[in-house]
Amino acid sequence: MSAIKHDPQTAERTTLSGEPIKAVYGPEDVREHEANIGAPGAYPFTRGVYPTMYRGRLWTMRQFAGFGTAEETNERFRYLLDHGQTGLSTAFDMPSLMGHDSDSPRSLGEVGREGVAIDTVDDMSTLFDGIDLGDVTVSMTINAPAAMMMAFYVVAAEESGVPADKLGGTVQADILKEYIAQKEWCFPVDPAMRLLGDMMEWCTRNMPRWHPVSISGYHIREAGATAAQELAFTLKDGLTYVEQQIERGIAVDDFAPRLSFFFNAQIDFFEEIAKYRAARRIWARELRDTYGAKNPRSWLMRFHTQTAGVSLTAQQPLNNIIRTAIEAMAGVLGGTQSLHTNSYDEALALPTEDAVRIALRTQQVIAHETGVTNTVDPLGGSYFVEALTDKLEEQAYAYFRKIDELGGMVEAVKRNYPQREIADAAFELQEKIDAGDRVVVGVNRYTEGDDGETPILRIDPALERKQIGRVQAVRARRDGAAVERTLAELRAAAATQANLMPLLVECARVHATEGEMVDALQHVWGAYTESPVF
Ligand SMILES: C[C@H](C(=O)O)C(=O)SCCNC(=O)CCNC(=O)[C@H](O)C(C)(C)COP(=O)(O)OP(=O)(O)OC[C@H]1O[C@@H](n2cnc3c(N)ncnc32)[C@H](O)[C@@H]1OP(=O)(O)O
Repeated sequence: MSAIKHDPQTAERTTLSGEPIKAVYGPEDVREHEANIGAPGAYPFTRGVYPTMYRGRLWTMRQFAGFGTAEETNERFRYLLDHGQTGLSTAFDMPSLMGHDSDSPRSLGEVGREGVAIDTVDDMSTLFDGIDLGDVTVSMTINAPAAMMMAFYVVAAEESGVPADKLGGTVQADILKEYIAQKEWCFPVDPAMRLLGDMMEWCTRNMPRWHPVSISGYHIREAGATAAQELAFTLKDGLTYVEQQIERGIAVDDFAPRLSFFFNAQIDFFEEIAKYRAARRIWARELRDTYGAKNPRSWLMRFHTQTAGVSLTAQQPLNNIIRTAIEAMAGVLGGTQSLHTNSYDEALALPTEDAVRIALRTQQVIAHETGVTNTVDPLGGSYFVEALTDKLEEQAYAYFRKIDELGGMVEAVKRNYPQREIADAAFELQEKIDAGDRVVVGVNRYTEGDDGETPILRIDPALERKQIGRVQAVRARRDGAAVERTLAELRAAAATQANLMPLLVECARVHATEGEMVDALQHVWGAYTESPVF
């Protein structure tokens, strides 16, 4: 259907999030200009976290990758490093994300399908075989069972000769956004928050180069949030983690410099850039003025960006290369520290090697050909960008007030407040698309013609059987009594206030599986059941 309701001359001008846009912006639209903007690398960091930004060091090119068993993913990692990627990012399969072993009946048909299957420390060692973990920074996208995966990572690295204090990287571990948006959970909210708190505290004490949480707006936005909602809910989640660590008696300047963020890059170019700038400013102000951080590194909001999966279309998939390039450019002009560019075939399947290479090349073209890295924050001072930044900041604070009235973010999540706000926003946007008021090229406009057959990556079902064989072989050769004993200790500790990380590391060392550790904790804490909202 080629709905032609959209007339460029008369259409309502709004951002993707529905905010009205004026024809022209000028000095009158920008309040308290100087103090709010400042200089790059200086409070309030609106213009970026480093004085030299990409003149000093380019962002990390970090493609999210994983499928099949650890062996196939290790091969993909090496392929990406060979083609100029500068960091690693691990995608786990659905059973691993949900805390189920590959040989659980609940995993049937899902093993290695959307990411790599990791059941034990042995898989983790294979995943990074031949890669120096003291040299490359690694991201792991895992949330509910993040502490278990961290334990595998620490033990696997140690066995390869790299101690925990030399490891650099990030584990996502942002559990609040799971209840808000992504819905991959193992435990009820309160014990899940405690497990995250244990891991963050343990990492602060033992892994000075590690980011123990990647506070993520990405999935909130993918679920249909507006830019303001992504900004507000993400930062409020982050502030909730800050309060939790302070309540545990950790000094804010001991952990805040290693807090990390992750945002979406949607297709509305200027709105996204403004979002990143507003995020930095709010974070700096809150950390300095509300939470009393003294170290300027605690004020810095550093973030990873991924282009919007939800903006990709199955129709005319080659158009996705263009969308991704524009979104990536927004991330770069917004001052990102690390970037993933989606592959054009991802509305259809996990990406092929060729599609991933084009996605990586997109970053390399932006970095080396376009000239946008030659000067720091080239859009700083644009009346339009500054006005949008102010507006998003105001909207975020309005959400903060509402969440505070509800008793804080944990309480708001339990009452489904952010979930409902996002669902409403998603519905409104979809209505506009269905009515043709928002144009999606190739979907509701310019639908003529197609791109021909798109080659897609097919996951061999034999890989599931291979992985089941791997985990069962580990169970057969390990010291079963040691596993039983360690899991019993974990169960006992879960009922106390003790930090669970040392025991999880011990479980990893004796080759307990991820599912066994999750089961042990669920035995004490129970599982989570959502009360859905519409
Ligand atoms: C959607 C999907 C799903 O769910 O399915 C997902 O979630 S995928 C989710 C995938 N997630 C991710 O990939 C998360 C990635 N996150 C990260 O990489 C991190 O958390 C990050 C955002 C903080 C970026 O860390 P990074 O190491 O790559 O980059 P940094 O900017 O920290 O740079 C590395 C070092 O160089 C220094 N450095 C960098 N630039 C400069 C400069 N211009 N001048 C001086 N120093 C500089 C930094 O201070 C740092 O040092 P020093 O180290 O000494 O401080």
